[in-house]
Amino acid sequence: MTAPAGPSSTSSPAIKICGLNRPDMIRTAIEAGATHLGFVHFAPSPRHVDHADLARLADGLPRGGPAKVLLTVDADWPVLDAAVDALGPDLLQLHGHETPERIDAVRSRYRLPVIKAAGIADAADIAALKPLAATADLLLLDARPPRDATRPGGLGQAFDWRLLSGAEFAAAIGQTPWWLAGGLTPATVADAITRTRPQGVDVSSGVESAPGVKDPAAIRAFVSAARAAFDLKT
Ligand SMILES: O=C(O)c1ccccc1NCC(=O)[C@H](O)[C@H](O)COP(=O)(O)O
Repeated sequence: MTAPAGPSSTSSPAIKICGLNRPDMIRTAIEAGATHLGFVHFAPSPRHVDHADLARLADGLPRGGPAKVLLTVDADWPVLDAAVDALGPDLLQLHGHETPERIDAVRSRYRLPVIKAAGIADAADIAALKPLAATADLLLLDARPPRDATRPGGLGQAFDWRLLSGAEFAAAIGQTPWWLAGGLTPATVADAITRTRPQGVDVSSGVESAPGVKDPAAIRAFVSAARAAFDLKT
């Protein structure tokens, strides 16, 4: 699947700040040079943004700025329809147990590129990427959440990046672009990029002072470190 160039492009280095829920933090992320802004629409999350706030936050965004990513978890059509309508996203991030068939259906319904998040803890998770990589426009590789987790992401947990260096990973991912997530911080993101060579990085907890509360200094430090590691002009 090849997405068009522009805000929904999946081909240039990406730095996504996820779990944004306040205009001032959005401004900080944009000024720092983030390429993607993530909005979580999942009620159990401390970063949940409801329909009214999705619309308000979208209204305040500059034209031609970073891409808006709507994150949902196993959402049904009415929930997705309302959230897409409120935010007007450029990309959709599916962070639950969505199947390849569901990914296709979501892409067709909204005519938007689909990012599929996949939890990684061991080699079996790498093998399981193949059908998702064959369908999604982009994969977001995150730590597999513990069984008793109350949400499937935004947990600040890293996984073993060595799983991304073998032939098994290359075979499973094919040509599909992928972003690295899971426990990244301003201190680790450059090393993560150098070691794993993703097309993008994604952070939430690592730029927060408490769950759901973004830290502007940490956002700036994260984006600056990631831009330098990707060799993006400042
Ligand atoms: O942020 C949440 O609360 C959340 C809830 C449900 C599904 C996904 C969620 N967040 C995903 C992300 O913020 C990131 O895409 C990714 O998981 C990295 O998060 P972190 O390890 O906290 O940096």
